[in-house]
Amino acid sequence: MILALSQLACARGGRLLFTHLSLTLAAGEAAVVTGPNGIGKSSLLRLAAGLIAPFEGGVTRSARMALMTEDLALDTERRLGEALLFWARLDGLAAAGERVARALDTVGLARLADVPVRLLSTGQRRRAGLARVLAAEAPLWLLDEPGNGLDGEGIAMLEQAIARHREMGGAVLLTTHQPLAVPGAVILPLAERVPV
Ligand SMILES: Nc1ncnc2c1ncn2[C@@H]1O[C@H](COP(=O)(O)OP(=O)(O)OP(=O)(O)O)[C@@H](O)[C@H]1O
Repeated sequence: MILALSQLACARGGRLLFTHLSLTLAAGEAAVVTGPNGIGKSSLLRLAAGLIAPFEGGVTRSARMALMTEDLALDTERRLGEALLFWARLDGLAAAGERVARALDTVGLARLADVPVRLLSTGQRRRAGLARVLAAEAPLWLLDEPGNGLDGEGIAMLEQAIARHREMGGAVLLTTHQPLAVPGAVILPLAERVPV
């Protein structure tokens, strides 16, 4: 088991968003969280990441995680390659430079490694966020709307990256508004967990 969510209830701003949410993800497994704006999808990812505490229930992670949110988490003044290297070095794994180069290649940004992050387009920023996740080589991926802003080729690249991560024994929890091909994923419609 890489991630276990047990009977989670989430409250934000004094309001109960969802209750009784349980999920386990083992190696190779994926779950897709769906639901309308404001239902609590990002909040669920933050709970899974340990960034906020559950109102009830528990979260167990047995492996390192990589979290991708709307916030790019890259220093906008640095060149893209250097900004990614900063994070890749933090995880303490070997060969940070090679991992970053591979990740940039996978997301199609290799030729922009020397461009400052602030100059990237919306879709390029999203690809850069995915490169940060790829370079972390963490077993657990938590991806909040990873397809936002990506073109058709970018979506295909994202789908392939997720499939490859699962093949290598990783697990993925993601939220999305758009259709994403994640074969065999558990679908979690949050609307069914809203307390009445
Ligand atoms: N820090 C916070 N304090 C209080 N309320 C919050 C906070 N963060 C989020 N909320 C509220 O929690 C609810 C769920 O927000 P969340 O971002 O999880 O929804 P979402 O399903 O991801 O929405 P979207 O599809 O628009 O991204 C919203 O009503 C939001 O206003």
